Amino acid sequence: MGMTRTLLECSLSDKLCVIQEKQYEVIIVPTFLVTIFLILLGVILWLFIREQRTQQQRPGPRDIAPVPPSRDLSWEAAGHGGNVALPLKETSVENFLGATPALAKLQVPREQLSEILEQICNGSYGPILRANMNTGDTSKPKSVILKALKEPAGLHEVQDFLGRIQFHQYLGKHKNLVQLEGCCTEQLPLYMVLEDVAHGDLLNFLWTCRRDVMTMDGLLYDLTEKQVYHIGKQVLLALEFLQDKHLFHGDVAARNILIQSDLTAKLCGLGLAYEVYTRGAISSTQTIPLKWLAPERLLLRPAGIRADVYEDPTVLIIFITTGAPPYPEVPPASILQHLQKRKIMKRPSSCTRTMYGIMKSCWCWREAGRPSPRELRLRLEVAIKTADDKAVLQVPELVVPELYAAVAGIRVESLFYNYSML
Ligand SMILES: Nc1ncnc2c1ncn2[C@@H]1O[C@H](COP(=O)(O)OP(=O)(O)OP(=O)(O)O)[C@@H](O)[C@H]1O
Repeated sequence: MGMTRTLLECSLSDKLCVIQEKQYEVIIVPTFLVTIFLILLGVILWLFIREQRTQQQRPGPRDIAPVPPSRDLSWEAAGHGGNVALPLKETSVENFLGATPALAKLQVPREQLSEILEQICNGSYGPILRANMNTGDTSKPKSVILKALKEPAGLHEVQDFLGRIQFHQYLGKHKNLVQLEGCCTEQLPLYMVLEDVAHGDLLNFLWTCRRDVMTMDGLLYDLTEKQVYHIGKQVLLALEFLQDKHLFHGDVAARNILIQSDLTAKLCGLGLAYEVYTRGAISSTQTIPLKWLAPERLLLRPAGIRADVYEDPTVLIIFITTGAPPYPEVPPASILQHLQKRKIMKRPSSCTRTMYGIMKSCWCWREAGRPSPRELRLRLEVAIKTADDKAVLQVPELVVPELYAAVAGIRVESLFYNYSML
């Protein structure tokens, strides 16, 4: 106001007036511009942060869901969390590796790992390799699986990898869980050494069964209903074991069940169980395919062991159809609406009414309505007694892995298949 009045009262030759006019240009206009600039900067920063957050929350590939947290709060009471985390005081990976005495007893001398035989696949930490390990008897090297930590790795990745080895150590031995043999972690590259379950995962095994291969390396590929129950029961024993430790698996699927030549089943893919162990919940960045998830997980609600029970019969049905994708008629993205209408997987012709009855009890929408792993195992044990041990499960069509991946809503790279159509 004052400035406007001065302008009206003075003439062009009035120096004071010129000075005041310059004050207007020199002080107010730049202040105004700086304010605009700061506001714009703030808006850009806000948009950037918002985009970053959305990206973090966004599920990775299509049809893959973020996994909700677990409901099992007893993990803290069970002494989990914190314990497994190794201190991050050291600033370099080399110094850090020297500071992990907890793993000293597990060390396998590197020179014992004589020969890398093949790379099986790329796992969540890095390459998964098959190697020979010298056991003292040079004529008989032992085949082992090496899970390597991909390089270059930062301190947090190293810490997570070492924590994962300690998790295996904490779990201890169970006949139906893949076994830790040791580790090489005193220097880079880092390896987790696991027993070799030579016939690989159940999905590949089932696909091989379709090829009418009678026996291979002593393994029978003619599956009967009784054997389906037998393998299902072993998976449940592994789940009971995890439940006793206040854990759950989080990704029960044929691709995470390894098969030995005597048809012993071993649960692997313990990445989510490790998250439950360390954090009491599953991180939302870990992803698994929608068609395997229990309703509470599709709805991003906390889940527990009964979500595993929901997934277990999905394995059975994949089994009984020798490796067909679940819900073939439902697009992966529509699975939640499908389940909300209380629709479940149809009974395949090869599935008896008894087995389908068991499956239906596990696919109950409400968690509380589903059996516990132990109750389910007991039901399988009863069913085994009258199960058919003669008729061989056969589906003549061979599986095209890429087609399977599309129908199942799974990334084809995650199948790790060594199956060929030839
Ligand atoms: N001990 C083993 N013996 C034989 N094959 C194995 C073994 N461990 C893993 N594999 C093969 O590697 C694949 C991936 O294994 P797994 O899911 O354990 O690895 P990952 O990607 O490191 O997952 P996670 O971090 O959940 O453990 C399996 O499907 C199987 O084909």
